Amino acid sequence: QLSTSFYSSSCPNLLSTIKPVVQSAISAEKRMGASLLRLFFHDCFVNGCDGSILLDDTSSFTGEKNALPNKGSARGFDVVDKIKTAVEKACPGVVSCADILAVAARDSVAILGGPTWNVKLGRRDARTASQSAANNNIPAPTSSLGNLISMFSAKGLSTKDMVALSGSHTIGQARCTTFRAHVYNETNIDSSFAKSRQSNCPRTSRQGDNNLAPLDLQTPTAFDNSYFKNLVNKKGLLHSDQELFNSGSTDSQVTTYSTSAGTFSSDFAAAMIKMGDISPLTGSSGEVRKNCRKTN
Ligand code: HEM
Ligand SMILES: [Ca+2]
Ligand SMILES: [Ca+2]
Repeated sequence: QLSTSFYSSSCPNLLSTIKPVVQSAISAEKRMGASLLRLFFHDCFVNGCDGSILLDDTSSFTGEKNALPNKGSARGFDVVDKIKTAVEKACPGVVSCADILAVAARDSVAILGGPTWNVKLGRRDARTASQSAANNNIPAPTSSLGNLISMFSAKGLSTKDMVALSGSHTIGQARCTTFRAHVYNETNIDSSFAKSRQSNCPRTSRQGDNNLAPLDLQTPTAFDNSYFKNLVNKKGLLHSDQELFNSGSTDSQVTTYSTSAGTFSSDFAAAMIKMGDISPLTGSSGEVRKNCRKTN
């Protein structure tokens, strides 16, 4: 059972130890807030919020970092290491890497101007990771609305949670390979927006695959509701983004968020708390890693 006071006696300064490290990473590179938020999502969706995504591959161990949704894409591991070093100095051997991800995600959203919430803590770290679970449980950008709804439902998250959490794409960047088909081949996209995204994403595959574009064309480093305004204007970057507003069951929620930043903020915070509750290891399960990249 997770609790907001889990470390109140064992590491009373935990939150004030983490926040400045996140703050300085974001000051150095604004995108880092997005990258840290995404790490938490990619951890929680793969066998729960257990720090599994942080384990490095070795000659005898294959983890999640090279799974398709993460390879060449997931980033911020060095910042997690910096946080862990600061936390180990303050409270040696006490705080899990899984909890560090939960706090870093919360702080990132708040620092970029989004809502904040009380983070539940007490997760422990996995001794294993699963590349196949990472490949199978993290939704692809080609997903249909039905796929998205069922993949979130498989994690105990509602359609409403899914739409709110997708609002994370109000910050951060995506590679050409993830949006090429949407901007060249699809019709549910604003044509001038499609053209402008084509200009830095060659049609031919393998060319410019890693060229970046902002997920939110308006305010890519501010956590606001402009992602939903884009969707209403058919300016979603990923196929999966535009699926949320494509004459289906989630159109009305997208419209609500596009006009009410406050409703988005409170629904987003509630959904992040729910996502953070996905099958944590607690009690004496798992371990508290000394180094987030390897098991003890
Ligand atoms: C609804 C299903 C989702 C799909 C299909 C999806 C897909 C993607 C893709 C393809 C990218 C670009 C990756 C790249 O090109 O390297 C991305 C980036 C991102 N995603 Fe999602 N995502 C989803 C939900 C979420 C959720 C629930 C969160 C957080 C709670 C999230 C947070 C982010 C962030 C912040 C970025 C930018 C990362 C950066 O700039 O480093 N996404 N997502
Ligand atoms: Ca995990
Ligand atoms: Ca934004």
